[in-house]
Amino acid sequence: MSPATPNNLKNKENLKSFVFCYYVSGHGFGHATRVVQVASEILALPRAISNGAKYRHALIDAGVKQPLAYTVDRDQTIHDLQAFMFRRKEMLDRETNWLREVKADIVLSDAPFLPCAAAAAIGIPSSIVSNFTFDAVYSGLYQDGEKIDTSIKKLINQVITDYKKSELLVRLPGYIPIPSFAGTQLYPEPKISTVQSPKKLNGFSTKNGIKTLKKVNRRVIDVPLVVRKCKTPREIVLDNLGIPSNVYKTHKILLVSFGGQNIESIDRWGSLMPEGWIAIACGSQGVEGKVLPKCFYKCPVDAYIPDLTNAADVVMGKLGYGTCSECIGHAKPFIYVPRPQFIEEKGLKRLMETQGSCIEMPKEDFESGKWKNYILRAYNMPGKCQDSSKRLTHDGGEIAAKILEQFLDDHLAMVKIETTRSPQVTNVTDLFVGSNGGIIPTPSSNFYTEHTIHVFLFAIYLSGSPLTFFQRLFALLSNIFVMATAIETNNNNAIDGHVTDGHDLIKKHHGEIIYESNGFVAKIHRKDSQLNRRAVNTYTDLWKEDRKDLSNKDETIKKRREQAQTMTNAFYDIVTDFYEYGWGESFHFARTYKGDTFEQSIKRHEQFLALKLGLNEKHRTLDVGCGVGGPLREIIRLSGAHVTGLNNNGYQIERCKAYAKKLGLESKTDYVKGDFTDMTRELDGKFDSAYAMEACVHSPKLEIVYGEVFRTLKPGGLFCTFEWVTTPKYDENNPEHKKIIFDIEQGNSIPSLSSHTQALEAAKKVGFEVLEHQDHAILEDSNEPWYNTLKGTISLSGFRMTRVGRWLTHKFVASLEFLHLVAPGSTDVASFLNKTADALVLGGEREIFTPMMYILLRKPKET
Ligand SMILES: CC(C)=CCC[C@@H](C)[C@H]1CC[C@H]2C3=C(CC[C@]12C)[C@@]1(C)CC[C@H](O)C[C@@H]1CC3
Repeated sequence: MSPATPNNLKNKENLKSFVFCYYVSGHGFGHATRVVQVASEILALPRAISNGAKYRHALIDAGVKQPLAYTVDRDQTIHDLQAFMFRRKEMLDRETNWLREVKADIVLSDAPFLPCAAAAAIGIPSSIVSNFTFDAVYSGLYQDGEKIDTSIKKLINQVITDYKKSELLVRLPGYIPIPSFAGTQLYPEPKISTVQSPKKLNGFSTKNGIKTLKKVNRRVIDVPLVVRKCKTPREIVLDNLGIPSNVYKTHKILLVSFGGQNIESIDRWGSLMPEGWIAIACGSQGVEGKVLPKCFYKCPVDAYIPDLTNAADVVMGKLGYGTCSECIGHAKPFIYVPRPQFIEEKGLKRLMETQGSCIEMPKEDFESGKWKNYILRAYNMPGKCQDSSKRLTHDGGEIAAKILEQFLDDHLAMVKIETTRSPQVTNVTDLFVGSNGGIIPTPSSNFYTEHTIHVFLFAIYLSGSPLTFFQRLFALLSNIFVMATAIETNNNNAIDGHVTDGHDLIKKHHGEIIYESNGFVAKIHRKDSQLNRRAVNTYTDLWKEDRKDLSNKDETIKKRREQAQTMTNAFYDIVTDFYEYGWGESFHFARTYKGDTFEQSIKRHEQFLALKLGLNEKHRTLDVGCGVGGPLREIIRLSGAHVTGLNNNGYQIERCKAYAKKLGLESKTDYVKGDFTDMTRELDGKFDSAYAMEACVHSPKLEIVYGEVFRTLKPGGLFCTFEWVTTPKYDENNPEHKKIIFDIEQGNSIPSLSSHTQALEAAKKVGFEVLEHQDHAILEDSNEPWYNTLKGTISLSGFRMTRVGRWLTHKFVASLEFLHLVAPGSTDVASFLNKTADALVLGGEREIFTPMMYILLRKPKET
């Protein structure tokens, strides 16, 4: 898939906006969680530019009536289905009109049937993204051998007919048979790796001007697990629930989560927990207003369940997709209360058994509070798939998004060919290559470059309490908005949020990215005004409260930890050009020796890492938070090792690539754009070593990034890091110290600085052996203080870093901004960087802070 070229982006007339309509059933909260995952990945596709996701509420399927979380009222469910089908025509008309009105390009369904029929009615493609469909659910209400009334059978057949209008089934793990796709080809093989983009799915035919997939070409594609992952460290989650740390540190935790549904007997439970256990009850309507048993803690309605799952030792609930996938995703054993009437449970049970661990607790034991044995048994289970060859990866959302992108492209290629084909052309084989009865278009290679994806999300609610569902769906959707790219579209729509994901967006914000060692003014001149202003606001807003008053810092730290990725992404979007201009391509400090030039000290600091890691041509090493790649390039040149740069900021990655190309280092380096607190499983066990140059400080907590680095290393692999930490001289009760450290945090996108002992503890906690550590800031006879460079030792080459140089830069940028020659926000950045530099100098002078605590760690050989 070719990304949109900058020229195409500049020429807005060329942009085509695509509208995705994603229908989500309100039958269980799991639908909404995975829809958010897949939609977020669509928004993050390299060529996606989004004006966000919009939400619409409509009655779109009949759902299932559930008096309790684990029971079904069959008669009422069938009655609701009959009532719904009675109005089918009216609702189909409403949906087709709406799809036309919003100019929908594609319909996605999880898992209502009517939208598939509506899409077909207006000639646009549709895909089901689910692990089950409702026809199976309705048939499953009738136990083995039970006779289904013919009128109900007819209704179910209508449901199947509607589903059959869909050309593609993106089948999620834990699936059960999907009748409407029975006998359909499984394509191309059960697993599609993230590294290869899905093969073409095409094979459309055209009838009366309407393009549809030929029946034989309807496809089923299995994707890995679509799963929401935790974001907040366990301690923070538990602190936020008001559980005292002495309690959670000495107790095991059971999470009781029934997906927003009623837990009728909750206030009648006696003492049901084993000794040494506490429970967290999910704050659905089921627990609201009820007195909970002893040792139970409530959590808010809109709590982010993956964080709670991660914080728990055992989870209890029902077999629903959301709970199952999140238990597997966080390796937690699961106790479930069965719901025999739910046919989709069979697939989910199989999923749990093969990918995680689960125990069934009969409804009677659940209701009479006989929990203890189950909890203890579950606790002794591994919670994860033991056989690594059978383990599913957890990037199903990403893969589903790519498949859907390809699916839409195939459709568009078809439309394009149809509309550009002149009526005189008779030799269609010039345009189409026939294959297995379908027609495979051969679009010109730059065909896709005209298209940029815009996403329109449409969700629906059906069962459960509207308030609860909406509150939680809203919380979920806000995740998308955080990710949603802030960009004006071809019709200049208003925009929200700010994220640098997406090649096009990076170019939109920063302009064409080429190798430039200089050109600071040019760079800040070509930035997009709106995006730059937003990035500056995104960043500075997170510090507003503390700037006024530092007394409530714990609360704001929590917020920054939760937003660490967004914050640091925005931060590097706004400071990178200033850093390169004022400091160079290596974003770190260095121990300076008397007589050193600035450049010499920087290079030596980088070479020190290579030396400690013992790098050579055979090594593959990971640069964690590689910035624009200064250290990475020096280390390659020195050692010949292959270095993978990991960075979550798209602009910096593009800068790395431009440098590598220019300097002929492309074969020795590659890049992963990703979050270092949640690295892709594909990096597991890949590297002989890893290093981080003053980067881990951006993590919400050091153990999170250390834990992720640990995974990527081969057994015996070394990890060398220079950390920003407070020294033993730091006194948190000293207001001056507190202020200096806050200014350092604020000026460098640090959620909260750790102390040097916390850094070492974090490393040990995740399993590393500490081989060496030393604060390189401690002065020896041969050294100069590290912060002198920022203080005012004026040399010609280093002038920009000095106090005078910084002041001049600030005034210069302010004048340019006043004259509208550089992007708004630039002066704010120059000004806060000056304050940052002053705070760093103060931190260094008071010896309460060091940016160069050297730590060498090893992953034990026997891991
Ligand atoms: C942010 C982290 C964790 C690491 C980067 C460390 C340093 C490279 C930067 C910390 C403060 C920065 C400043 C500048 C360059 C890069 C830093 C030293 C400037 C000198 C860039 C030019 C501006 O006009 C003034 C900046 C002061 C702060």
